[in-house]
Amino acid sequence: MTTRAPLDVLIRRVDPEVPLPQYARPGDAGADLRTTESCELAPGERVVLPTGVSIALPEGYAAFVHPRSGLAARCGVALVNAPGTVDAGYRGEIKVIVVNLDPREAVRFERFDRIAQLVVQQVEKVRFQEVAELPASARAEGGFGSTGGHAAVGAGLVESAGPDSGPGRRTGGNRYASVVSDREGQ
Ligand SMILES: O=c1ccn([C@H]2C[C@H](O)[C@@H](COP(=O)(O)OP(=O)(O)OP(=O)(O)O)O2)c(=O)[nH]1
Repeated sequence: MTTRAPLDVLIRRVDPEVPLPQYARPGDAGADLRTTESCELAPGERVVLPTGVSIALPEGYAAFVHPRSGLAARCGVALVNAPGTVDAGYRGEIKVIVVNLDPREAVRFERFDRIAQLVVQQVEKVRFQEVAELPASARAEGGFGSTGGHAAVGAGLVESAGPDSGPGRRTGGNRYASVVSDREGQ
């Protein structure tokens, strides 16, 4: 078996005291990211936490901010945008958008607690070639539970009726409001 040499990635400490991201064990895909700020999250609360580092990835790579399963299983901590995407051109501090999904318990992070893991991967840049018809495939248009087990998922997408509802409109909860803000660049 051949082992590839690790990729060199330039890193800058925004917080001079933060330990650099590290792979906990040989063979790990993700290097742990730490928060440089302590915080307490009530059930359902979310926060954007700084990690104290910024990186410069080579072109053709991206880094993905993934949750830590231990925190998820023990405390119900998730990442709102999992996996967060760090673009090759991004030079700002890497941030982690953490949410406490536990219905009852608050969760507390201390400075330098490990809150997420960073997975660096090669990514393709594609050229979209428009066609009138796509080539046939075994799956065709089947999705959203078409292989069984989640038959209701498709029907559940349209949740509520209201002034903005109608054929093809997805409404309900705050999903609609969020999409509007995103479209308007807010
Ligand atoms: O969990 C994350 C996700 C993103 N980023 C940084 C790196 C990334 O390159 C930049 C923009 O992220 P993204 O493209 O996901 O955000 P957007 O909402 O689409 O913003 P933009 O319009 O700046 O692309 O924010 C993080 O620090 N942490």
